[in-house]
Formats: sequence, structure tokens, C-alpha cells
Amino acid sequence: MDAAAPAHPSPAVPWYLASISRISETFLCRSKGSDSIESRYSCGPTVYDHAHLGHACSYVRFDIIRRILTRVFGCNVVMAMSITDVDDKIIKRANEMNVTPASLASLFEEEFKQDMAALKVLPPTVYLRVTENIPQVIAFIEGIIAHGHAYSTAAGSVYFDLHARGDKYGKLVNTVPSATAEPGDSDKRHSSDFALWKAAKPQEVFWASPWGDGRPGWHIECSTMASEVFGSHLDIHTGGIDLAFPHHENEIAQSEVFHQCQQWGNYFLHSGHLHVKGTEEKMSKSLKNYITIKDSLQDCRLSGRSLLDSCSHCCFDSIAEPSRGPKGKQDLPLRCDLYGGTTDPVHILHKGLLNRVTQLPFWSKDFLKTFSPDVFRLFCLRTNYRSAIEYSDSTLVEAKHLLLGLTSFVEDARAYVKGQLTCGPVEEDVLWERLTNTKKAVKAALANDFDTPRAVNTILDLVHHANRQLRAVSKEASGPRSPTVFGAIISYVEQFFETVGISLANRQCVSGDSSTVTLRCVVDELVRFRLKVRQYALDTPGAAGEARKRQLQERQPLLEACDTLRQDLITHGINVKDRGSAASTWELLDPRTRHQKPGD
Ligand SMILES: Nc1ncnc2c1ncn2[C@@H]1O[C@H](COP(=O)(O)OP(=O)(O)OP(=O)(O)O)[C@@H](O)[C@H]1O
Ligand SMILES: [Zn+2]
Repeated sequence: MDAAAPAHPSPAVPWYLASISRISETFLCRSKGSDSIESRYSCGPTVYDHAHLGHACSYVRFDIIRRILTRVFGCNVVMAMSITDVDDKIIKRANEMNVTPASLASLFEEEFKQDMAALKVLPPTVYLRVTENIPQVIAFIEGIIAHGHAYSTAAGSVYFDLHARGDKYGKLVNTVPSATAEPGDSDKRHSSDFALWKAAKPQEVFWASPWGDGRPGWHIECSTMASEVFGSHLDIHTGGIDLAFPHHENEIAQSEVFHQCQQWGNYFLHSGHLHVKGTEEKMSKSLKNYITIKDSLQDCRLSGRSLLDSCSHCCFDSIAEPSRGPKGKQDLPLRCDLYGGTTDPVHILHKGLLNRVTQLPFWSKDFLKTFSPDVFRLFCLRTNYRSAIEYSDSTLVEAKHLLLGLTSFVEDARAYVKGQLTCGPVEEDVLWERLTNTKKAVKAALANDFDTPRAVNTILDLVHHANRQLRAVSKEASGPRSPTVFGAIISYVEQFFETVGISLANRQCVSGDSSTVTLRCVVDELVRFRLKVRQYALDTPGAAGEARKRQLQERQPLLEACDTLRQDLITHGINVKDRGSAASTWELLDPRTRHQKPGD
């Protein structure tokens, strides 16, 4: 809401001319006054069970949008989110578990908040619980009745009268799907009228009201709580696509009648569903095809650390299928199919590690399905928030590889800036131009209905080109260096991902903690010392023919010791990279992705 210059379509503009389901570029890019705020209401969870990856997807996508609004377009977003803590599903589940609805709801509300924190979803400015807003709900219903758009029944329920709303009903979804009567609602005037207040049923939680004991309907809670915080106007309303109808259509009807306004909500954004790959169905509790957020993010290091650390070069999908172990189907002997006679040093090293891995017998396959919150975010970023998204192990693995590739680029570019990595001459002008064009293209993509896949692809393109120039590693430093342009690219790429909630920078883990800083210095020294030993082992000036061969053979144990050290450091999450014989760099591996390398 903008006190100085109204950000909303003027009331003279009929509602159907305003793009209600897409934020316009004009809205995003307008200049904002210092007291301008954007009010945003999000339909929150019904807290009766564990949250699953479908929920995660919806809330992460809208968290990304919130961060873009704030950090790219300078919006000051005030956000409220509902917690539906009284509802049919909660009452049913609580009865099954023989607990009160209140204690069940409070348990899963707490768990939801923990899941969101684990996914790095920023908390809303305020959470609003339905059970803490019952008097406000009652007053809201009274307002709608007073305007002639709702009626109470002899049984003590209140319904919204859709006939009174006329053809304004359907303004969000345009074509109103045929109404489905809510079960057990026999006392209403028209089958499509929806409940604002539900008369109490035996054994159910209830509150006193002018119409008798009962509890709120689902739609009225959101209209009431949004209005409690933001008054008669809302800039942005968000939720999953299943909420567009009837939930949001009903919220609009209720709120516009209550506030007697032409357009209550400016923009309604809906996220597409997460499907399990190959199925039409969304991931859902009722369909029992869900994976909980907790299981997906569970810390893989808690169990079997040594085994995983040993297999640092595996990909998830390259680990062989179970060939049945004594512990049953869920366990598999770890065998990696990556090694195939290649001379690539990574794979040779890998073969060495495998010998150790096979000594550790079995590993639960469930581990293979875990991923970090950053990987999940990148997975979400790669599709537009509106589109359906297919979940499968392989789509997650793709995101893992991509993230590793990005991190690796940043580390390499940093090593180049520091002078540790020597390259041939760089096409500096071309890189500067690419960087400028990328910045413009990314902003344009984000202004175009938050086109995050296009923004990410544009950045990947930049990284790809910059990386190609970095790969021109030569033994000797030659020609002029171009550290500034690489510094600028690192800074931009890190900043973009930081904006959307993904950290590329923490691989060097500068936490401000002095012991971490000391440890970094120790690793720096160690890697430098190892480099000197390698250089000595490989450098045989003046010797030729047989003499050189003998000298190299004598020094072979030194090279082997260097390889062993590199191998051992991997088990501690430190990846040393040799750049020819002239340089070595190092990076920390993400514990959850340690067994993958970019390009594998
Ligand atoms: N598979 C999914 N993909 C994307 N968003 C989803 C998915 N399932 C639920 N959501 C969204 O999560 C939010 C919270 O939904 P809610 O708590 O009502 O879950 P629900 O619909 O009861 O879940 P379920 O369908 O699993 O029973 C809503 O915005 C909803 O649209
Ligand atoms: Zn809602």
C-alpha cells in the first residue's frame, strides 16, 4: 500500500481490466515512496500431519518470490500467514489419535515451522491462528449478513448467499466450476452456497456465537485474518493452485461484500503442484504418495558417516541397485559403477576408495534420497512457480550436480583472482559485456512474472563462458591477468543466489569463529606444502633418458604420499584440486553432496 502514490489500479478501472493473477512489471518497477509497503497474505497449512515435499515446494517458491520482491524490486513486504488449527481434518485425526484437536494442531504447527526453517523459508511477519481470531470471524460474518449476502439457518449454521453475489462470483477463475455441495449441508438455500459458520456437531470443539455453538468455515478465516492485519485492501495473495477455486474465489466474495469495495485483492498468485514423476496426481497426504520434508532433509551424516565419506566420488544414480544383503531389501552393498577403466585421476582415486568402501558392508537406500535445502531450492528455481513440477530422484540429482558445478566455478574463479590458478589470456572485454547483459536479462526475466528458470539459465550461460576461459590452464603464468572481471562475476553470481536463498559462498565456511579461520590457514599451509612436494617429485631439470626415469621412480613414493593425503582429506570434506604441476587449490565439500563431483 502506497500512501503517496496508490499502487493499485484506480477504482475507476473495472476489475476485469486488472491482471489479477499476475503481478505486472509496472507494479514491480514503479518507484516506491519510503512509506510504501506491499501487503501479502499467504494461506498457511492445515496442521494435522507432517508437511511433505508438495508443501515445501509451494512455500519455497513463494519464499523465492518474496526475496525477489524485497531484494530485486525494493518492495517492503509485510506478510501474514494463516495457521488453520481447527478444521474437519484436524478433528478427525485427533479423534483417531485420542488427543485433543488443540494439542494435535500445536504439535504439527511447531513441526511445520521447524520444517520451514530447515528449508530456509523466511518466517512471515506474523502467523495468525484461526482459534485466536474467533470473535473477529463472528464480527466479519455479522457484517456480511448485514449487507444481505449471508443467512443463518435453523440448525445454527451461516451460509454465504451466492445468488446475491450475482455474476461477480467467478472474477478470479472466470469460469466457475460446477459447485460441489459440502457433505452434510442440507439446510442451505442453494447447493453452491458455502458455509461461513458451521453449527456444532456432537463431540466437536465449538465456540459460542449469535447463531449458536459452532466453529468457522474454512474460507471465512482467511478473509477475516487478512482484513485484521491489512484492512480493506490487499496487494498480494498467495497459495497453491488448488486454492484458487473455491477458496480464493470465496475469500474475494466475502471480503468485497464486507468491505463494500470493487477490488479487495490486487494480485492472486498460485503455485503449480508438485507431482511424483510419471503420475498425474499431486503429492498429497490423502493419496499417501508423499515424502515428508523431515525425511528428505534428514542429516545423512548421522548414520554411517565413515562409509559415505569414503565414497566421495559416487553419484547417487551410479550406485548399483541392491544385490540383497543380510539386512533385507532396504540395504545394499555399496558398489560404484562409475569406474570403467578411465585414466581420469578422479576415477583412479575413486577405485582406490571403493576398495575401502566395500569393506563396509551395507547402507540404507533411503539415505540416497536426502538432499540439502539449497539443492531443493535450485530444483524449485528451475521451473516457473506456476507450472507443475515433477519430483524424482533424478531431477533432484540434476539440481545437485548443477549446484556443485556452480560452487566449483566460484572456487576456481576465486583461485584465479587470488593468483593460485594460472590461465592463458582471458577475453576480458567479452566477459565484461556478458556480465552487463546478464544483469539486464536477469532483471527483465524476474520482472516478467518471476521467470526464475530464464534468470538461472542466463546466469548458467555466463558461468559457462567464464568457466571456459578459466579452463585454459597452462603450466606457466603467461600474458596479462584479468582478476577484476572474474571478481565481478563471482560477486554477481553469489549475490544472485544469495538473493533467492542459496548460498554458494559458505563452502569456504567463514563463520567468523576464530577456530574456523585458524583451520583454514592450516589447510592453506598443508596444501601449499603438498604442492611443493609434488613439484619436487615431478621436476627433474637437467636429467634425461634413463637418469630421468630413475629419478622419477625414486620420487614416486612422494607422489603416492601426496595422493594419499588428498584422499584422506576428502574423508574430512576437503577437496584438493591439482592444477597441473603449478598450482593446487582446495574447497570444502557440502557434507550432503560429498559423494558427487561436478561433471561426473
Ligand atoms: N503437491 C503439492 N504441490 C504444491 N503445493 C501443494 C501440494 N500439496 C499441498 N500444496 C499447497 O500447500 C499449502 C498448504 O496446504 P494444506 O495444508 O491445505 O495441505 P493439504 O491440501 O491438506 O495437503 P494434502 O493435499 O497433502 O492433504 C497450500 O497452498 C496447498 O496448495
Ligand atoms: Zn486461505
